[in-house]
Amino acid sequence: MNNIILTGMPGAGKSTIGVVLAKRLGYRFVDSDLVIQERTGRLLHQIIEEKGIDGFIQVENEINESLDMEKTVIATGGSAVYGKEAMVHFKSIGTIIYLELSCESIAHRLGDLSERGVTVRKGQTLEDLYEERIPLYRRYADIIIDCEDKMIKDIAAEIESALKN
Ligand SMILES: Nc1ncnc2c1ncn2[C@@H]1O[C@H](COP(=O)(O)OP(=O)(O)OP(=O)(O)O)[C@@H](O)[C@H]1O
Ligand SMILES: O=C(O)C1=C[C@@H](O)[C@@H](O)[C@H](O)C1
Ligand SMILES: [Mg+2]
Repeated sequence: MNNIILTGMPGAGKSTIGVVLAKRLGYRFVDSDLVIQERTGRLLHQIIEEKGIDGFIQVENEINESLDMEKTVIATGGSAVYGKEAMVHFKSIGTIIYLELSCESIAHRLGDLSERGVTVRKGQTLEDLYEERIPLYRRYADIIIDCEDKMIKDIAAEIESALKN
């Protein structure tokens, strides 16, 4: 199917770039983080507090696996890549685009990790999380876009032209 699924670290720009890209392409836009909040009636950080990190990843995996749409740009949550079933599903319904950004830039954008509800385990640094996730983002990606020092509109344009090739 003809969807576009954006993956990458928290703060990489999936949600902001996703909506700009959807407008350019005349697609719908869905943010899977908001679908999770809507379906559970909870804020993301509340789910993490109530169910723990593994519980949150399970909820995210189940909801992402159930997403059924067409001609839609889907901005996923940074931790979506831990959900194997969800990622296999995304692969079957569209093109997965990994928005790559250096750990330094991610750190600069995120600020306090705990305030943002990132699924970081006790004792784990942002650098550890980055090293753990990068191979996963790369494994599932159909296209990798380097987002370093680029404006949102230029990244959206680059994705559009990469999709044509
Ligand atoms: N290319 C860019 N240049 C400068 N700032 C950017 C760029 N892309 C995104 N941002 C900013 O970075 C912040 C994080 O972006 P955004 O919320 O879209 O990330 P995300 O990948 O959706 O994160 P999450 O996984 O937590 O949902 C926002 O303040 C956004 O405006
Ligand atoms: O990268 C993460 O661990 C997360 C990113 C957000 O988009 C949310 O999906 C949630 O807060 C977890
Ligand atoms: Mg987002």
